[in-house]
Amino acid sequence: MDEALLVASKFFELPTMEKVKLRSNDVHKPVRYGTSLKDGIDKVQFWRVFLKHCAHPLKEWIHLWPENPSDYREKMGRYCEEVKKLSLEVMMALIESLELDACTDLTKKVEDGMQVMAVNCYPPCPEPEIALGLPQHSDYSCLTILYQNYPGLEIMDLEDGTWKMVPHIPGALQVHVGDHFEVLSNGLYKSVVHRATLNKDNTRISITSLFSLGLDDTMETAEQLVDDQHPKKYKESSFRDFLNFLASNDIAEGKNFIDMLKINFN
Ligand SMILES: O=C(O)CCC(=O)C(=O)O
Ligand SMILES: [Fe+2]
Repeated sequence: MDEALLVASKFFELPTMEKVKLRSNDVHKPVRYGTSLKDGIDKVQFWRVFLKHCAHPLKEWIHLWPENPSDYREKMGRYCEEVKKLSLEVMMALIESLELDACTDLTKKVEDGMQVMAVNCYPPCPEPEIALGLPQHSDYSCLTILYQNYPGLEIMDLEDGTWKMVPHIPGALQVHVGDHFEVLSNGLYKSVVHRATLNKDNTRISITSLFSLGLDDTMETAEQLVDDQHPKKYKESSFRDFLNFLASNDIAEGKNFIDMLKINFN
């Protein structure tokens, strides 16, 4: 896993000329490099550079990944396959915990689903108290797996609304539930609200793997979890719906995908 962090650092250390070849603000591109969220477009900019790319099935995407550093594809590819396996184990356990039967169709869609990697780099920041690497958000995914080289990830404690720093344990992965799992579970699981904070001394790298269904597969609330006492709380949506939302909204202004999916009962 650490080799994935190392090769990610090596990518960000490349001359800007090399990296900007992949630069794009088009959120539908399968591989893109950028700064902040949508650089130059969103009103508020964040202290981050990133590389995003699709990763599953690996052979469909790997040829589009950076050729430089020369071992990027090999090392990041190995990491992607490892976390894909882990994500399936966790997803199966989560689905089982909802006691849903006859969900072979869902299992298959999860196995064949999208894996998007966000490789984030947060340079040291002279005034970390007044800036953020990424603003508060929840991920659109069913499940997200994150690996970091320094602490910085904070999650919102829903009980009291305070931020809690995720401890940095070398070698440990952070797994959290995203919007599409909240939808599936009809709100029994809540999508984790999180943000990336900064530090003065170190360049922080995080590798986020976002697992969802296929681009046009819709995630809907499990019928078994809906009855008279528990009405359906969310509209169905696909990963493509999220990308369209991202292209035309600024999450730093507090617009959340999950809020758009909530059914209003008033
Ligand atoms: O860098 C982090 O800790 C958070 C990254 C993140 O939330 C994301 O890529 O969606
Ligand atoms: Fe996130």
